[in-house]
Amino acid sequence: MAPVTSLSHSVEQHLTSALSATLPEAGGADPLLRRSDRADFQANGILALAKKAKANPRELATKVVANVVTGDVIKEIEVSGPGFLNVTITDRAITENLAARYADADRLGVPHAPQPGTTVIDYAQPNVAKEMHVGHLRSAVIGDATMRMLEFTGESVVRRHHIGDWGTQFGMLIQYLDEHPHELDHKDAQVSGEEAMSNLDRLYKAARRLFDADEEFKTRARRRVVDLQAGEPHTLAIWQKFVDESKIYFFSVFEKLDMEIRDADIVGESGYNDMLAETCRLLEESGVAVRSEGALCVFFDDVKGPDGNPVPLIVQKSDGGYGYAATDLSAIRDRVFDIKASTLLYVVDARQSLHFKMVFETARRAGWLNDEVKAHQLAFGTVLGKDGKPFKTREGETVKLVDLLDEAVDRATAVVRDKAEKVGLSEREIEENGRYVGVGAVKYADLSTSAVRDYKFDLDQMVSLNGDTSVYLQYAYARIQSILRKAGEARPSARPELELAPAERALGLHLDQFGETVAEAAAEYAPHKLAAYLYQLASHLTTFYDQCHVLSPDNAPKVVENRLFLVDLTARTLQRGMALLGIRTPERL
Ligand SMILES: NC(=[NH2+])NCCC[C@H](N)C(=O)O
Repeated sequence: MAPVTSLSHSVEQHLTSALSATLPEAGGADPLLRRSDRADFQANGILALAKKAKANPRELATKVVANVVTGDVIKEIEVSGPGFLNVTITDRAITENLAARYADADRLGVPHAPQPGTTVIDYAQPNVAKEMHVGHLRSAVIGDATMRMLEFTGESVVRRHHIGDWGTQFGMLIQYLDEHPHELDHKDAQVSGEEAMSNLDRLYKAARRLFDADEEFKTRARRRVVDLQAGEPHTLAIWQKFVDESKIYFFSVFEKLDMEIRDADIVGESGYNDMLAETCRLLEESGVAVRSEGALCVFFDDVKGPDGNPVPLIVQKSDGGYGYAATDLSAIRDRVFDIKASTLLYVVDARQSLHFKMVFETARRAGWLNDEVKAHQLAFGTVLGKDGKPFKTREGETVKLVDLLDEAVDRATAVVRDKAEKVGLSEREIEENGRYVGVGAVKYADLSTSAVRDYKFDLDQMVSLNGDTSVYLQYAYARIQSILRKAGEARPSARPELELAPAERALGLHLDQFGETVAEAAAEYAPHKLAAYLYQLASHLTTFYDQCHVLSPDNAPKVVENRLFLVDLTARTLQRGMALLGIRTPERL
């Protein structure tokens, strides 16, 4: 299927050729086209061009208008104000454009990126033997949506879940389990995610208690760290038990999140262990890193501590141990030279921004990153409670992700149940929809604000039927499905010969922007731009319902068909857009 040229793009092309005909030196200049309330579009680009050419803007604009070809796409164009151009599109062009999108059932006319590459996206990276918290939720949700948008635009995407599965904290856990070997035995093979986490939690607390109270245990635990780093088989086997138990828990949470995470994409910190020594050698030999008080360090002119002294990135500690930075630098080598990525994307909390700034700069100095291979941190802000403070339980503990999700689903199920009788939903459908609405609400609240901003976690607001929520979008979708079911004989069918009402044009012109919006949201790693688009789409739909009846007996059959076509395309666009955000759209709600 050939990509659909958007109306705004055709208008741009018309204006650009009229501009070049009028003022050859302005050939190819951007007419700066925007949607407008006065007409369908307004072009603001003439003003700057006139200034540059020392011409009167209104006169220039008038000449350009005379050179614009009207008819098929542009119905009317006129000069307004100091030299703006107001453009009105023909109704036929709108309907024909939408019909072309409708015919492209899978992509709805969304173009492929002009130069797709390979992106490694690092997201959903919880830590072994630890509870997942709302920060991990953000990385998973934002990463999943970004990954889906990128794939849809034709990028090849490699997923990496860089889980925290290595480090000194494992010494104590492994030592404890070695001394209490049956504490992770599962009598029956199946363990739920919840049980797995509570097993890990119990072991962690017990090991901690011993570690703090018993000096000899502490010494044994420290020796374990050395054994682990040396890859001693018995130690590794115990370590593996913690990883496996944690994965049971992680996968149960991802399933609750209605998110597909593949085991093969989980390459934790331990996965780069073999590369650490070589990474350090390369950095030291090239002079990128230097020895300072025994540690291998990289220094930066602009990174200083409160005392004014430089704060280095420590690649290897003076005791020979490697840390988070060495692992991330090794992962960069792997992603650049083995996976052959053109972009490395990290969906990680903004509190780690300094770490990534230093790691990326180090990799650039080493020549691993450059103009062809770029790295970017998609940093996200903190999740706040209703009170605007970092999200904590009343007891001051970090809130467990699972509890939040369960509560969201409970509330959503109540909302769904309220209307269930009218819609005729079975108990099974109520539960399924409750899950999709609840999880969708949590995801959408996260995705609808720009990632860098902190956001308030407010369940009441999230499942509200009015306002910028996923439930509102899901209802918009389901309502269209109900109209389509009621349509009987009438089938959606585009009727380009019909004149359109204002609300139909507004809806149609917004549908025309879907491709550009997806392309922009993907290229800028900005799912919130897609969310905002979908919310506006649902709002246009609401206005359309107010002003235009779809199945009214007063409508000529052609009008019914064309309106069914419009709402069906709207529904498909909502569904496609929501799917790109990782949110389901139930058929009946
Ligand atoms: N390549 C990376 N460092 N990815 C981010 C890992 C996030 C880390 N596991 C955490 O929970 O904070």
